[in-house]
Amino acid sequence: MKSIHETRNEINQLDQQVSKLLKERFLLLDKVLEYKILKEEQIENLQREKEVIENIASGSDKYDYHLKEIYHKIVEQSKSYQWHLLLKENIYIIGFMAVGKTTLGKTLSQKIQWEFLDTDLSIEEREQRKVKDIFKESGEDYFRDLEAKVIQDIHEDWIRDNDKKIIACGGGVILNPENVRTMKKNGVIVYLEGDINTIYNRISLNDSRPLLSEAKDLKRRVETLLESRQNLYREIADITLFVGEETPKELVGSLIQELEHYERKRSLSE
Ligand SMILES: Nc1ncnc2c1ncn2[C@@H]1O[C@H](COP(=O)(O)OP(=O)(O)OP(=O)(O)O)[C@@H](O)[C@H]1O
Ligand SMILES: O=C(O)C1=C[C@@H](O)[C@@H](O)[C@H](O)C1
Ligand SMILES: [Mg+2]
Repeated sequence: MKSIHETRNEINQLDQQVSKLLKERFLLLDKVLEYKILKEEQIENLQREKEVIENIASGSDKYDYHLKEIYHKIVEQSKSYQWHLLLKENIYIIGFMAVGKTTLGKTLSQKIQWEFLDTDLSIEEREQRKVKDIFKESGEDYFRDLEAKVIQDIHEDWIRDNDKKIIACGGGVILNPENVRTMKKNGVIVYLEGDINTIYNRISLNDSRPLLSEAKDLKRRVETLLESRQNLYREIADITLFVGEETPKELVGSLIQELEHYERKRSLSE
């Protein structure tokens, strides 16, 4: 009988072969992506995914369940790899308070497996206090300086490591032109546009927003603030996504389609 040492050596050798083959498989994806860009096909192709998994496991032996699980992961990573190749910059999600930036950003991050950062949460972590308390105790200017610092840090990560993230921005990030210039240098800007009723309904779920907390007529205050910012959001957006009845998953589907279209156009014009 083989010793455990010999058996483990054999496993190690097989793992070397598997990882070499997987690398070769990834290399072929560069060609697949070239084809998809040319033919304007989307990276995700559910029919092809089904075929790949059926090809590898017919369901007739005791390893099939495990092989399928492994292949689901391979397919997921194959898509993630292609999105990394195609999408070359940070993805900034901007828009009015409560329109759904954080929800969309997190859902997109799960789908394409990129790191997610929320500028408001990042500030709260640094300060160890809530945005509402920062406004109350230190003032809006202090908060805006912290916000600009977060945008600058994202830029530095990008320069240093070519690190790509999905960033849900605070509603007022775009008020500082320096933030906008920096975001434009390293990212694609997605404006999540909602109508007043959708926004107002979502705002009503949570009353912790400092710029709204003193308002006597909340809906009027939201309307005025939205009107004063709407054009700026629209002007700086590379992609605009309208928010209505769609679930976060549906919105992510549309966003990926728009992002792929945007990057495809750019890569063909380079
Ligand atoms: N697609 C959606 N459908 C229904 N409800 C949603 C959707 N997206 C977000 N919401 C809800 O709307 C509210 C605000 O969402 P979210 O926190 O993502 O918005 P935000 O733009 O990040 O807001 P904030 O101004 O706090 O940063 C939450 O209660 C969330 O569950
Ligand atoms: O719209 C705004 O100006 C703000 C939006 C929030 O995300 C927070 O960044 C803060 O409450 C200010
Ligand atoms: Mg948010």
